[in-house]
Amino acid sequence: MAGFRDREKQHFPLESSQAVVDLFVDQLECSDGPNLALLSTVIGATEHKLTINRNVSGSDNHSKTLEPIFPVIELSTIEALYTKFITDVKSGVDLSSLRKDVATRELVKRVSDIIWSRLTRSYYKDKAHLQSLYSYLTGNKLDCFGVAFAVVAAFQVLGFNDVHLALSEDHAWVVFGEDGTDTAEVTWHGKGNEDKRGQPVGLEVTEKSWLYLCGQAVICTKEMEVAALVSGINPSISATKDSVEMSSLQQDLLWVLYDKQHIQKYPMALGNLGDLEEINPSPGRPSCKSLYLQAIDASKKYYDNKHVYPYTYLGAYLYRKRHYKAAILAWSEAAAVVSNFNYNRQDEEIYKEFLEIANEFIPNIVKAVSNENSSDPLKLPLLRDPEVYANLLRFYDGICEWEEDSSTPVLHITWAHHMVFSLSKFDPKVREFLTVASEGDSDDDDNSDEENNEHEKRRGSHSESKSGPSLRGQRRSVGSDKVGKHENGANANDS
Ligand SMILES: FC(F)(F)Cc1cc2c(N3CCN(c4nnc(C(F)(F)F)s4)CC3)ncnc2s1
Repeated sequence: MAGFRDREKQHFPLESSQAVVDLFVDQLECSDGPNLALLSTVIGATEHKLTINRNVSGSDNHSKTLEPIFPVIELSTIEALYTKFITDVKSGVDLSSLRKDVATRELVKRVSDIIWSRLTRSYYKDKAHLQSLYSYLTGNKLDCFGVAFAVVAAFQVLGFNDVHLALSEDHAWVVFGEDGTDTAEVTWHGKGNEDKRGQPVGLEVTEKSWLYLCGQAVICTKEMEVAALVSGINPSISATKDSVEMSSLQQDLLWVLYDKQHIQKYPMALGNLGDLEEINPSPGRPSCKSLYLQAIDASKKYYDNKHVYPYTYLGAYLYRKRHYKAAILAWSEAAAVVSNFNYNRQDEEIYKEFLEIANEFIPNIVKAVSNENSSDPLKLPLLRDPEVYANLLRFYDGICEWEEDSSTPVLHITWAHHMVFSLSKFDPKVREFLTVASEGDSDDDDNSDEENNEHEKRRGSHSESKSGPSLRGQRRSVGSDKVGKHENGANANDS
């Protein structure tokens, strides 16, 4: 792929958010697909100028007047970086291998090695703003998502259109080949785990770990890869300050992708848009709650309801709005989803979500309502509501089922303490109204003892339920704050 055509050049210099949106719209309407390297470099340059070194007060004379600023993005800057990327990628590949029209596993490993070899030896992997090609080309740093994205962008530059990004809720890899069903690891995951670059992801899928979603990962089209880079925008200037220009650009771009139906099969992108809409609702657009529900529907429709985060987004929102009964309902659904998996030591991100729900948010709710005398006589106080109690039991049951048959234990004494605390705050009467039905039950109520024992062992005894999520004050962007320090992450020479 040569340099830019007039179609790209005519957008520059980019002097406003709208100009960036226009570039994305034009690229998404390109017959030969959007140019990933171009868009990632532009977004990375914009993010860099709007978030890095803006924490110093008075560092730019706009901060006094509070008028929105937009950094001018020059064509020459982007062209130079783009050319550097093409040169890097092409120099590392034996051009004769480019005569094929689908990639091979060896070529995928080779391209992953090229990206890998240029990374700084050792750096703080879960820093913000390490997700774009701009970071890669100007700082030689990428987070785990960024490496996978760069590999896919590199294959586009090499003229292959079969290599696509595969995304789970905490990892990324690629699919490739004749029918796009070959898989390959191209990046690392988490802390202190040997990377498996070049290997297929087959084994982990059979291990039923959440990290690979039991074969229900999001397989991206080119346009969904653009959605992933837009989701990966991180508007944070500091732990407490965000660039309003960057977050509204991200919001505008997600609506463009939404309208073109490029995030209808991407639950996390819908959730990200919901979070942005909660903070700054767009007039005439679906509500944030509707977006969270659309994410859940997408998971049910396209991914066999195996994604946990759609419920975690919804519950986090309900918890913030103090809709505690609905939040607990949502959380019991997240637990029902995670009960499909076996816990594996690389699943710690989702473990932390459930830990926070069980040991912080639910106890907080129980404390908050324990002195509630609801003014509305028709509203059953939470601690006297058998449906809430039932959903709380379903929540814990889902987590227990997750632990069952797992290689690593989930629960420990702290969980038990919080669980007992929360359940004991409920009025004893709620237990009277509760019948714990079991899937295997016949019509007659009383099962024979051995049948009951059999049930207990099988533990298939809880009807399907609805579940939910955790509150995340700070936004997490794709991959960046998830990847722990990983010394091996950049030691390509040790490969
Ligand atoms: F590629 C990896 F390895 F980085 C995995 C991906 C993560 C992720 C994402 N995230 C991760 C989950 N995330 C959440 N933010 N809040 C969440 C909730 F707990 F409230 F649900 S989940 C933010 C955005 N958003 C879009 N796409 C992706 S692809």
